[in-house]
Parts: sequence; structure tokens; C-alpha cells
Amino acid sequence: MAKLNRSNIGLSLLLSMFLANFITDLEASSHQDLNQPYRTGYHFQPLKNWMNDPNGPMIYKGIYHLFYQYNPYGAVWDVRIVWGHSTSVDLVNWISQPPAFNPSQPSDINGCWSGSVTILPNGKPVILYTGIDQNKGQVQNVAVPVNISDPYLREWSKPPQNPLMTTNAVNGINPDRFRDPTTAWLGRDGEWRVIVGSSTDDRRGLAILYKSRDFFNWTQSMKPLHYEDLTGMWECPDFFPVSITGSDGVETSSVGENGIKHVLKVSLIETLHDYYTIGSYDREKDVYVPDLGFVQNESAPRLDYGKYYASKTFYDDVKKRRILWGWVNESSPAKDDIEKGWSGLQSFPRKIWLDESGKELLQWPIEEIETLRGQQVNWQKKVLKAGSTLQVHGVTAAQADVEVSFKVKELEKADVIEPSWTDPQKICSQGDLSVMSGLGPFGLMVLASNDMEEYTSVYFRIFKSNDDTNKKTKYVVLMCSDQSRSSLNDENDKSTFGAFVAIDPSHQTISLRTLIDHSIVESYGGGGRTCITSRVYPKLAIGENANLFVFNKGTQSVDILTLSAWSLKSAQINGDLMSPFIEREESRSPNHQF
Ligand SMILES: OC[C@H]1O[C@@](CO)(OC[C@@]2(O[C@H]3O[C@H](CO)[C@@H](O)[C@H](O)[C@H]3O)O[C@H](CO)[C@@H](O)[C@@H]2O)[C@@H](O)[C@@H]1O
Repeated sequence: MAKLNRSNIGLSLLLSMFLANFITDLEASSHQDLNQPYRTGYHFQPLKNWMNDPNGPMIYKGIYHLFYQYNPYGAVWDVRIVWGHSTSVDLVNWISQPPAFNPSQPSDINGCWSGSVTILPNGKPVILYTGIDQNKGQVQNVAVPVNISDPYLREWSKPPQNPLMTTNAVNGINPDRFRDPTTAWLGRDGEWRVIVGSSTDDRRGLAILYKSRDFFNWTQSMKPLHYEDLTGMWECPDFFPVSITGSDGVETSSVGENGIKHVLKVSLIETLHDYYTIGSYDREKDVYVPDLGFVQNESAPRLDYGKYYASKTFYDDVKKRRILWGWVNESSPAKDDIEKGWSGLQSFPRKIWLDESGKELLQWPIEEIETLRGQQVNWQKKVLKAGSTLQVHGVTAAQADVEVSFKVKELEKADVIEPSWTDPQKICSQGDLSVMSGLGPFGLMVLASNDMEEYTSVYFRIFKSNDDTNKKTKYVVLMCSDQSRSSLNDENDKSTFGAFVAIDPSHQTISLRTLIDHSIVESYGGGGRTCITSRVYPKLAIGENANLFVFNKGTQSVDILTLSAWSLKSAQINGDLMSPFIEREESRSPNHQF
């Protein structure tokens, strides 16, 4: 069989892109399996079984890699989890690869848990991951590619130095709370740094810092990179620079000549949400200081205010962007997951960058989603009268991409927000769409059944707050994703989600983009300032029986400035490993030279 070289890798990429498009077209014309109405058309999921955290996303030799926590034996989580692996040329169509590695040695014999990839200065990728060792304690391990000339990186080996970081009586780290190493970054002093999530017995969340010159010998720093009291265990931390001057991404080790801030994201086990802070990383002291501290209330900044956890970013050096993946768990009982034979999705990959205010992150579906767009509907300047509902005809409502922008003229008609209404999720949960209020609710009704027995609504409400300090009326924009009527099946978790959107409707339009994909509704409010992802399981609003509406249940009319909706074709999310277009290299030489 032909050996891989630069020119036939290029040819192979072209052919596999052609194949992906060809299969996409074929799949687009086929119908959803009626026995599997909740499988997605373009959100990543394995063919079957359990998946949780995204691990080690990267781009290597022009191929995107996604690893993920995967249980090959069933649809529920298991401690002896493995690193599932898929590859892609466009982050949309995916080829399934064999698991990168499984529990196999004393330092991970009870499980290969989450971790990250670091691309070394010589271009070689290396994985740091948490192993559950022979004593069921958490330790940090390394894995390296067996053959770095294989762009698909199908085989990984575990060097004999493992484990690289352990708990002991001296460091006092609890072996049950020591996991999920980040991508490492290189300091000016030539030393690598990495953080590992942890917590103390009295619920102080910790990003423990380790340093190394050679990536194999790691020493714990005296001080953690950051910690916060009463936050509990920090799972899956992510620490990365963002540019202060535009939406381009920044490489993780960059010192940022043109100005950078840093972002620390932690997944809190106590709430199962992903929180972020924006701040400064002091390279001399090796500590991170968040600009506004770590907000610990209901409106603390989160990457997503819905079903979303254990997210992780990577820097795409080809398209100069930072991309975010996040695990979107089921909202169904485990018995339903077992029956359908699978559990867990990944959110659609999002570009992530710092807003020009420097105060919040913006997220947007990666541009490659546009390759899936088919039939399009466009509306311009329509008045959405008080109490009205307009159907959007002409797109496949169960698998679509919808963008709509609203303008509200009579803002003074907004209801006054009660000072005690500080919890957006609670306000959304109290809202009853049949009760008309001032400005809103207005937005989209997605996955709606023909007779409206089922629907999921994603909407805004605008309130005013009488700010006495400067006698100026301030407006508060609330965004909700309401699943309470999403399914006739009452066994699912149908909690309503909500968050505030930091826009001023007196001079900004109120925009909403929603990706609909059978059992996932992923929404971006205010140009990506606020994201909410929901899982829904309609019994009736399936396939051609799903409908899409724009609605306004407020007492004042709202203008739709523009609405664009597209049918989305299905992506190839589990392409065949044995595709004839993927050439294999027969001889593989072990490579542990780092
Ligand atoms: O797969 C292990 C990695 O997953 C993380 C974060 O998601 O920790 C998960 C955790 O287990 C719980 O979460 C499972 C799904 O993620 C869930 O189904 C299971 O029932 C939970 O126990 O693993 C430990 C031990 O159970 C628990 O403390 C975590 O929340 C990540 O931290 C791991 O690397």
C-alpha cells in the first residue's frame, strides 16, 4: 500500500472532502431513522454508547482531531472510560477512529479520564490525561503518538515515565480530586506550565500549577495558579489567552505582543456549569488575577446557561481562531439512554473571542456550518404584532439554522424589573407564555408539533430598571430557553434555562441565532454574548412534523428586522474508518523523542 507523503496526503484530503460532500448529499436526502428520532444530523456524537467530556481537540497536519470520554460498553458512564477519537478536515464531517487509548497500565488501569493536547514547538502533539491508577487514585499521565507522520494519529503509546504527577502525604492533594490537566503553555524561562483541577476538603476550588523543562518531570508550584473558596471541585479547567484587539485567536503559549487578556474556565461539580473569568496572568508570579473576581451568584458569567459542561478550547493555527467544544448531556432518564443505545452530544464547535468591551466572551458557530446550508427563507421588515405567531415555511424545521433580529420601538412600555429578580433562570421559569406582559416574550418556537401540543421556545423579555443614580432608564434583556412544553413525555428534565444579555435595546438590535437538530436546540443571543443549549425529546414534533414559528406574546408590537432560516443537510459524523480514500501506512516506527 502506498506510503503517506506530502503530496498524497493532500490528494487524500481532497478526496476525503469530496467523499464527505458526496455522502452528505446522500444523507441529506435520506430520512431520519424513525426508531432513533433523537439522533442528530450535524452535532457530533459517536455511533453508539456513552460520551462525555471533549478531550484534547487540536489540528495536526491539516486534520482536526476530537477525542472524547467514551464508554465502549454501553450508554451509561463507567469509571473505566477510554479516549474515543474522531478526525475531520472541516470540523463538520467526521471519520471514526479507533479509541486513542484504553486503560492498560498501573497508572490508568481503572480509567483514562479527561485531559488535553499540547503541540510542542517542534510540531509534535502530546497528551496529558488523568489516569485512575491501581489504587483507584487520580494521577496525571502522558501519551504520545506512535507515528507522527500519520496525520490521523491513530496510535498512541504511554511512555514508561507514567505517572508524571501524583498525590502523596507531602503535597496533601486528595487522590479523588486531582484531575483534568489543561493544554500546557511555555514560559519565557523555557519551562512548561500546566494546571490540574482540584479542591480542598473545605471546598476551596484549585487550579494546581505544575512546571517542567522536558514535559516528563513535573514539579508542583508552591502556589496554585488560582483558587476560590467555597466553589468545590474544579473539573476540566481551561486557561487560554484572548486578543484585546479583534476576534482572531491566540496560541496558548503566546505572550501577546499586541495585547492579551487571559480566560480561566472551570467546570464546577457542585452546579454542573462552566464558569469563566477574564483577567490578567502575571508571568513573573505565575498567578492569575480575574478582573472582577469570581462572581458566585446566579448571573455569574458562564459559557452556556443551558445543558453544557466540561468544555475545552484549542487554537486553530490554520484559520487563526480559538475553537470551543462542550459536552451536552442528555436530559432523559438513564433507562431511555440505555434503550436508545447512546448518550451525550458535543455542542457545535464555536469560535470564541473577547468582546471589545473586554468584559465578556463572544461565541459563534464556526463558519463551516454554512457548507450544510440548503433551502433558505428570508424575511425583511415584518411587524410582529402583539399576541401574534408567524410560521416560517420552507425549511426543514427539525434540522435548521435560524437567525433573526428584532427591534422594539416603544421601550418605555417595558415592565419594571423587581430588584429581587436577580436570578434569570427563575424569572424565565416563572414566565407563562399564555400570560401577556409588556415587552416580550418574543422569539422563536422551535420543534413545534402540528397542533402545538409540543414546542420549545427561545425568547427575550425586556424590562426597565429605574436607576436613580443618573436618572436614566436602563433596560435589562432576558433570554430564556423554555423546554416545559417540549415533549409529551414527562419523564425528561424539562427545566427552563435563562440568562441576561448585556445589550442596550435602545440602540442595539436584539438578535437570536438558533441551531435546531432533532434533540438539541443551541441558541446564541445578542451576537453570541449569551448562549443557551437545551436537550428536548419531542414525541410528535419529529422530522416533517416539526414546525418553526416566530412569536410575540407581549402587549406591544415588535419589528423583525431580518430573518434568515436555512435547512441544514446532515453531516457525516461517523464516517467509516475503512474508507478506501484513507491511506494507511503499514510500517509504524515508535517515536518517543520529545
Ligand atoms: O469521565 C471522567 C471525566 O469526567 C469528569 C467531568 O465530566 O468527571 C466526571 C465524574 O463523574 C460524574 O460524571 C459522570 C459524567 O461525567 C457521571 O455520569 C458520573 O455518574 C458522575 O460520577 O467523575 C467523578 C467520579 O465519579 C465525579 O466526581 C465526576 O463528576 C472529569 O472530571 C473526569 O475526568
